[in-house]
Amino acid sequence: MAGTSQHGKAFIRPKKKAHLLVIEARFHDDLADALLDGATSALDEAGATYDVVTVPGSLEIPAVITFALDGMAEGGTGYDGFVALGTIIRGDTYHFDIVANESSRALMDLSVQDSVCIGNGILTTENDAQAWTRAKRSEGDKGGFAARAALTMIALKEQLGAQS
Ligand SMILES: Nc1c(NC[C@H](O)[C@H](O)[C@H](O)CO)[nH]c(=O)[nH]c1=O
Ligand SMILES: CC(=O)[C@@H](O)COP(=O)(O)O
Repeated sequence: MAGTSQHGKAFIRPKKKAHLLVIEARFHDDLADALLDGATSALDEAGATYDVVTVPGSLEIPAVITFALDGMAEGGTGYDGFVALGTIIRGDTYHFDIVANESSRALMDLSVQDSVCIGNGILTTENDAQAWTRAKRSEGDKGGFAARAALTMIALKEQLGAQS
């Protein structure tokens, strides 16, 4: 598959011990396991801690980040960043475009408007084969990529002195 490099130079790690929330959509169960394996391995390797919550589909992921932010404002668990995991495989109808575009749009709104550190590991593929190549930790490892991206955003926020 094209683009399976580890993109090593793109990633940095925060100085602080980061605590993240991983939100996994289990619409495609086995693929969800593969993405989660990649993401948690990357976070473990970086010495980060994390909680994992599960939602039915990718469309539910952004709202969970909002719930967590609301919880933080009320004194709940503090998260430095978020990892969004899911797989959206094209079907026969326009539903694919809704789920793919709207989940990404909402994640981008949160990251840009609310300064939230997010790694987007939601796959959008034409078929199962494309999804597996990208989800497997031994191949595309998009779960690991998303986790490392979230850590990089936490590090950059720290480096630029933004309020966390
Ligand atoms: N078709 C896929 C979905 N669809 C479900 C939605 O995400 C959502 O859960 C539902 O509309 C109820 O609000 N989700 C995926 O993650 N992947 C798909 O392929
Ligand atoms: C995300 C999708 O497109 C899919 O799971 C739904 O399939 P369909 O468009 O055939 O209903």
